Amino acid sequence: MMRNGAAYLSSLNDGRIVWLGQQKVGNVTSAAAFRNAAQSFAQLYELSHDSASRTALTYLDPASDTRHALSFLIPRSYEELVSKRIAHKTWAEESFGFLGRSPDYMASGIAGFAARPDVFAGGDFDGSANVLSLYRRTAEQNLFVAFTITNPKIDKAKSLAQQGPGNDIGVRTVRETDGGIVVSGAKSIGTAAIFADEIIVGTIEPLSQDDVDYALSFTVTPATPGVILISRDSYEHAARSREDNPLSSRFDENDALLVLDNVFIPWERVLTYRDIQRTFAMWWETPAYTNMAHQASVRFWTKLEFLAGLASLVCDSHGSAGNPQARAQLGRLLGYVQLAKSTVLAAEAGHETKAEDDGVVRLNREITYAQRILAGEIYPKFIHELRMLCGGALIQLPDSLHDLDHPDIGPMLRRFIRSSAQSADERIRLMKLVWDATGSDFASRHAHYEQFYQGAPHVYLAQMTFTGLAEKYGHFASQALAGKNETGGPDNH
Ligand SMILES: Cc1cc2nc3c(=O)[nH]c(=O)nc-3n(C[C@H](O)[C@H](O)[C@H](O)COP(=O)(O)OP(=O)(O)OC[C@H]3O[C@@H](n4cnc5c(N)ncnc54)[C@H](O)[C@@H]3O)c2cc1C
Repeated sequence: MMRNGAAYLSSLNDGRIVWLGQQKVGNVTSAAAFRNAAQSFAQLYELSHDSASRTALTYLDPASDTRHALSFLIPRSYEELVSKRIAHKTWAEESFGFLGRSPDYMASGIAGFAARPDVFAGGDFDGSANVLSLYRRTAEQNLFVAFTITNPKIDKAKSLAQQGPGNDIGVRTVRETDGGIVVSGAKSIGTAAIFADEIIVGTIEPLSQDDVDYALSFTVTPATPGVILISRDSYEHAARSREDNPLSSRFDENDALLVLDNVFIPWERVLTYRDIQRTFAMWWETPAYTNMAHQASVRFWTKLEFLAGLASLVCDSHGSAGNPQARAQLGRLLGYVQLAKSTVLAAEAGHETKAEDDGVVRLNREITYAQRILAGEIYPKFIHELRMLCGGALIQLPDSLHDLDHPDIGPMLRRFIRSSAQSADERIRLMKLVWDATGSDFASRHAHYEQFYQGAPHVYLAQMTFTGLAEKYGHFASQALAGKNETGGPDNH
């Protein structure tokens, strides 16, 4: 039986240590800074029990004869990729694309690990059985897993090992015991980690040869002694009301610094150990990265659909739907949505199989990498265009929607903040929603998220050059130099 939203919420009250400012938060499900976001995640679990969405979100696992979330399915056909996409989309629509790290993100990654347990074997430490056990545990219990795979560094120009005395802040083993390892250090940034059942701790960047002490991956539960999560500013906390801050009041998924202070990790939870090659390969040789990108690209497409919908509502509100300039701006946004959608459909249609994957299908790697680039480039443009459509209406808003009820200023607001199509109440609601999506602290964090959530731009842009495409296109272009044309261009097959 898959767990429901209530069971998820009660599992969060487990004694985990979360700091917000100088306050230690007892229970994230009741804290004013986090409770609505926890409810939003719970609602996703609830949907799997809803007869209308159950089929879109789950599949019958033949091995256990129970239903699992589709995000855990290891796809073996194009049709299964499509069913996973529909599940991602169903969840993404619940938050209009603003919960970047809904549980299906890392579930897909774990399915990617489990598709290739051999990648975790072969060195001095064999993590293959542990990764399969992680997969079974998380799929059977439908667990929410976050990940922290970025190493904070005092000096970015140096490797972790070269940071120098007192600057040794990367996660490393401080002691080995018969039963496991004791680790200390920090990882940034743990999006949704405070809402997760488990956190994967690892490293996605290529480590230097001297970084073997930092080359390890494991999972840990937030309530494990020594695990500390330090939250950033909470936008949910700052939200005045659901009406005034319709998105940030509900979908602030949080980002936290993960600190591990002498935390015991049993061997069964260790995935790679003192192994630079495998610690890196688990993200890149397995389908984990492309699987996670599937969720991310579907979510991004959904978010643009929502933002384009806002643009359309703004045009209606302004009475500018017939204005040629406004139509051109709206048309550009609608075109961007189709670009975002097409990367998803094309990556599925161009899926790949590898001999070593034993029948598992992966999204097309080149298109998946291109999607990451496209998203980083068009998101700021999209937000800019939407704000340009709004003009000053986005700023000329009262402190709160409730000000409309005030005997002195309410009548003035009703008179002066309205349009031919909308009452003041409707217009203020719409513009506050647009501001929350495009101009608030929450929106600004989202703009940053879309740039950095899967690495910095200099990393994912360069990543495209490792696909072999540059050489392929170079060969094509060199034919002009040689004065000949081979039959069949680089992609003409
Ligand atoms: C909102 C948000 C949520 C995130 N969630 C998670 C999460 O859940 N889990 C997780 O593990 N990580 C997460 N991240 C972290 C993310 O993975 C890192 O921020 C990302 O990998 C970039 O690393 P960095 O911050 O060290 O940037 P850097 O690598 O330092 O890059 C920052 C900038 O420095 C410059 N720069 C640095 N080095 C070079 C170079 N060699 N060449 C050219 N320019 C360079 C560039 O201008 C670059 O854009 C999140 C980030 C954000 C913003």
